[in-house]
Amino acid sequence: MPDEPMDHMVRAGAFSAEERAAIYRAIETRRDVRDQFLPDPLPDDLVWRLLSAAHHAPSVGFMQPWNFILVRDAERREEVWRAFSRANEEAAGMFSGKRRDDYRALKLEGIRKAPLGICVTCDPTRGGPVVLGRTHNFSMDRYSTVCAIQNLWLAARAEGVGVGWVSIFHEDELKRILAIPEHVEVIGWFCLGYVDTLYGEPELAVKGWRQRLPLEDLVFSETWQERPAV
Ligand SMILES: Cc1cc2c(cc1C)N(C[C@H](O)[C@H](O)[C@H](O)COP(=O)(O)O)c1[nH]c(=O)[nH]c(=O)c1N2
Repeated sequence: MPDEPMDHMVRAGAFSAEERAAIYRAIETRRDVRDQFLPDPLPDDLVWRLLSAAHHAPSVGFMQPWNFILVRDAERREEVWRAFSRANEEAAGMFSGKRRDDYRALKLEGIRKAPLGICVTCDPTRGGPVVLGRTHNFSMDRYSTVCAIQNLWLAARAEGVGVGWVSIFHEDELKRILAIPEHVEVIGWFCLGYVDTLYGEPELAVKGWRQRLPLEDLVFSETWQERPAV
């Protein structure tokens, strides 16, 4: 492998206070959006910036296993929504009693309302049969793709674009509708559109489904057995 000349290096160090505040603001105010989408189409250059943010994500062995299928066609989105709807009915049946009623009352997608759908996929063959860093855990390609999704989600927040992740599907149905090759895995369907309001807290918390856990309960020190002294 070639030497690493110093002229490949760039200055590092902390961002300015203002830049840091912007990063944390994007992280803390990012929301999963289901219903607040405005109908205006997203300009191509904006969509490209979001995809470029995704494409700058880390990936195992620099595998870049992702693809992005942009779906604007209303009829195709309608077909995707029908696939969601069937799966969502099955999902409701997995809860019982009041929880089932509460589940049914939640809106869990914006497939038809959002002007743009993006199906994000993961191609496990992208880096060849042996991928640096994936040798002992094959799921690393999926984790890499999720890193790309989070980049897109945060960039979208900064651009005033809402993103909603929809995972309530039989994967085979999405693959059929979108003509995705057999060996490629669907990671998620994403609803995108401009928003001018967002929930201040996760919608599932606001609606009483589940609350944010205290961070202190999730942190250990050294081993699973010890709590940090905070
Ligand atoms: C892997 C994965 C899959 C899904 C989600 C997220 C992730 C990470 N979320 C969104 C999820 O409900 C949401 O992120 C949490 O409720 C927290 O809310 P905020 O994202 O902070 O607004 C989600 N939301 C939804 O309405 N329908 C869905 O099918 C899914 N699926």
